[in-house]
Amino acid sequence: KPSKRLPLPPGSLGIPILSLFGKPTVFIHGQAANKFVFTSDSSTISNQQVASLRALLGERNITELSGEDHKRVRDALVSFLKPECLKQYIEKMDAEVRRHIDMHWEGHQKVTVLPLMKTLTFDIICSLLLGIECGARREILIKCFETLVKGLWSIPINFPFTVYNHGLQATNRIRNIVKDLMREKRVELEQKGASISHQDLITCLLSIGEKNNKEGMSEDEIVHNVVTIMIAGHDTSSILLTFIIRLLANDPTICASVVQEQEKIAKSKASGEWLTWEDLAKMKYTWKVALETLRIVPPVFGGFRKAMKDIEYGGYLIPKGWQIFWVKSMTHMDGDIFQDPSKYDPMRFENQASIPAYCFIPFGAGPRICPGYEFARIETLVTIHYLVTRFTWKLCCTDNGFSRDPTAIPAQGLPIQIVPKKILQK
Ligand code: HEM
Repeated sequence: KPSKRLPLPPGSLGIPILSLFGKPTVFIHGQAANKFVFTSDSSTISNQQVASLRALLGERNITELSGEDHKRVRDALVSFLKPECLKQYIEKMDAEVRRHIDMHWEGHQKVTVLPLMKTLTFDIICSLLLGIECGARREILIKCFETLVKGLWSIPINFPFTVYNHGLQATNRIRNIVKDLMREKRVELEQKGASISHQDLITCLLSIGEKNNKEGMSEDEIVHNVVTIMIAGHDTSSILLTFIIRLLANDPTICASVVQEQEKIAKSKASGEWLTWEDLAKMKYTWKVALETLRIVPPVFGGFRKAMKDIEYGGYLIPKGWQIFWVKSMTHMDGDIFQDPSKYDPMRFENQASIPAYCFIPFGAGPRICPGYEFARIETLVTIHYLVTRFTWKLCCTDNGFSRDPTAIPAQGLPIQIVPKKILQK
């Protein structure tokens, strides 16, 4: 039990409205801090998002839930996001990536990577998770979605014309589209039965509800979590892809090894043949490059928790009700854990078991570890495969830094010059 006489963590609380989201917030990092955050039970530390996120994503979204509710909703989402299920969708992802490249890269000499990767990951989400083919609905959704994302980290003051107010309007429109989709998919499920239950995430969640109510989700839960997954799976993978593309332009040796691995796979395929699960398993070096990119530029730089009671940590008192903000970059760049931490070295991940627990946490850890890991891995590998086998590129901008908003953004969105390659196949 913590003693009330322990000092508060050092630092200034700042002016409330300007300080981190208006609440006293403790900033922590390092292996022990990560373990403390990821393994504490929900009666000590709960997962509670800032007010703007909660309002825009919906109060039944997974990041707001704890205990049995969290487990039930998470199990339902994982029943679609688990590898055994996603294996069936590699073809669909492959088709989206090829369509994207034909439309946005082919025939161009210069492209700006970040907005393109955002378009691509959004299209993959529409196709696989929402089951929406190209067309007007996707166009409306992407417009609302951009407004919603801007509102997520805004000050939650609901006056007309504020970013937050626009975000609220956008989220309502998106929720209505998801509800329409649910009505349509319910009818389809009634007509075609369980054989289509895994055709997309929405149908999958509806069919769990119908099979067994104890495991199922309410209508609000489905809507709030579909919107949350759209956010969780979009700004993350698109940033990872963008920074891999920048790394490949900056490091000819790493690039040559990725190209060699991917060209070998491309040469083994007949014209038009889709990538398979087995092909992805051969992309070992490319995935190490992705992991190293996630270490240096984690798309999600940290997260929020709330102290549910007075907690003693590291000789300080974290009072009940305070926010805890865990940040991963400082652990990822700690020279005692990762030798020469500023050096890009994918071979650090040759033996992942040698990395101490809670020190490499781009996807978090513990019961809330990102359930989209496999989805992100597949879309990253498929995209990099087609980009490196079809193009070479060089950077138009020499600024190698990035800003945070709060996700990582490269200078000018990463403009590059591209040159098509001769297509390889068996
Ligand atoms: C490179 C890509 C990605 C990264 C780096 C990433 C990272 C993370 C992190 C750090 C968390 C928070 C863990 C915590 O609070 O303890 C998280 C949670 C989550 N992610 Fe991801 N993510 C990625 C892609 C995805 C994708 C593609 C999806 C879905 C298709 C997804 C769905 C989720 C969900 C639903 C949660 C909440 C889990 C829970 O609260 O139990 N993520 N992710």
